[in-house]
Amino acid sequence: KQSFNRPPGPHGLPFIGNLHQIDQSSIHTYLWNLTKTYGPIVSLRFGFKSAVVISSASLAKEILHTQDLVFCDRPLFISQRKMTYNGIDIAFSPYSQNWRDMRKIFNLHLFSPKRLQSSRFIREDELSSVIKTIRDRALSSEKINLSELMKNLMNNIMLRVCFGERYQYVYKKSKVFRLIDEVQAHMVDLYVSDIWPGLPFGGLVDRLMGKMNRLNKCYQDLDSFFQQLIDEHMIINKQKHKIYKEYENVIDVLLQLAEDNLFTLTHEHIKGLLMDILVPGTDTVAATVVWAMALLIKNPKAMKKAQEEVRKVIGMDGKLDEDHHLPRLTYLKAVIKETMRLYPPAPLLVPRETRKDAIVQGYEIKQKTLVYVNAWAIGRDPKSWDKPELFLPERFKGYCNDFDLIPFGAGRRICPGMSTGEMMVEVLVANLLYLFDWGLPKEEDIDFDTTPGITMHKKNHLYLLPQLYFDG
Ligand code: HEM
Repeated sequence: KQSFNRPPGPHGLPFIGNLHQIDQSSIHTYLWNLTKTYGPIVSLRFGFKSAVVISSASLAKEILHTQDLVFCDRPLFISQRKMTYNGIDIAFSPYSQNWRDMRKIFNLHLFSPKRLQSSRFIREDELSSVIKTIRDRALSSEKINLSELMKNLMNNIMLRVCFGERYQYVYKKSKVFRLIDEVQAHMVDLYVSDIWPGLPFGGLVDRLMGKMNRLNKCYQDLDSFFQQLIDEHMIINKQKHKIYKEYENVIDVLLQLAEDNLFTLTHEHIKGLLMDILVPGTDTVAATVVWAMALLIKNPKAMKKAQEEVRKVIGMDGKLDEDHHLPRLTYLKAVIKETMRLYPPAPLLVPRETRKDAIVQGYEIKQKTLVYVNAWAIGRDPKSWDKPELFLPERFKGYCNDFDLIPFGAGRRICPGMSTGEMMVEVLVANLLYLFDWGLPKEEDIDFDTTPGITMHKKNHLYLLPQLYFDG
């Protein structure tokens, strides 16, 4: 029996709540459909955990801006707790001094504009080897698997940014890539003890199902990878003393900060931060590039306009220059915004949790309620967007209402990798459009099916046929 005025939502069963009703293959569209019956704020229950889903720009503003201070915790489920060293990273840290310090380190020391400048050669180097692969395929009229190329490229870039190239001496590259995939899968896995906290024998059931073993194994592999790299870098840094280094990778910067004692920065903090770069920083960018290219192929007029812009701006310079060319690629930026409106890489953002009781639109929301903001639904809401089903980058001319488009979240917890992520997507798409013309391999069509998981990928890999346009 309800003793308080909770938001409307489908009736659940005793004990399991709404768990049995949820379509796991596409949670964001299932939740979007619920808004047609219940409106933009919906209540659900997953076992003993209450949840609220927000699906309009005005309510997103209420949650992520006006009442952000109440809504800025994260739930910390078993797998996330394990993988983030008890939530001492950024993404899963409770709202606290630790979280503030970690974000400060990230913004000032790891991904500041200066750092991004100095890691530019890594992006250029890795990208040039992908371009070479595409060029070879173009010359022999072979198709490429863009999904795979972009995923590997982002892994290569971020691993080098974090560790330099030597990480491959610790584990083979393919093993590290597999490990990152595994961590991503674990991050969204729910346990009996997450859904029914306090239930006697919950932990035992989780152990009997073998899930804890798999989680522990993945954690140990990753922890040992990080630890070996930390140890190795400590030895190398001692030998080098204060010799000027052209590019210090993330692990060196963090070890130096730890030595300077400006922050509490144990090895576990360092590993948590590395996790925050390798897990949310790779797939999100790769997925966005793939969605953008799929949408452009389906919308040849937009493709032509974007290519003309890129080719005009870069012109005969022969190569994209991040500083000089990117600010002038306004149509390309609109293409990427429009891509993220229709296919936000994190369609439900990253779940929040209430720090205390709150009232939203007259409804009561209790402390420790899970809060999902459905960026997918907001991006397709006719109240926010004219003809939302159409891919129309032109709609961003002079556009300004922030909460209609929130692929990076908003408020205190807004993605700290936003400018890095946007810049990387722009660089990758601009290069693909500048150097090649694109078509579909014979008999292939493009679908827009999505995967479930921490990042929403295009379910079926995107195969494209490149044709060399500019051989710089
Ligand atoms: C296209 C690229 C990206 C997208 C769409 C994206 C999206 C998001 C979203 C939706 C959130 C949750 C925000 C909220 O709760 O309001 C988030 C958080 C986060 N992202 Fe990103 N992200 C991207 C790239 C990156 C990159 C490149 C990095 C790291 C280098 C990164 C690191 C993080 C971290 C550490 C958090 C947790 C922030 C916190 O809890 O305070 N992201 N991201």
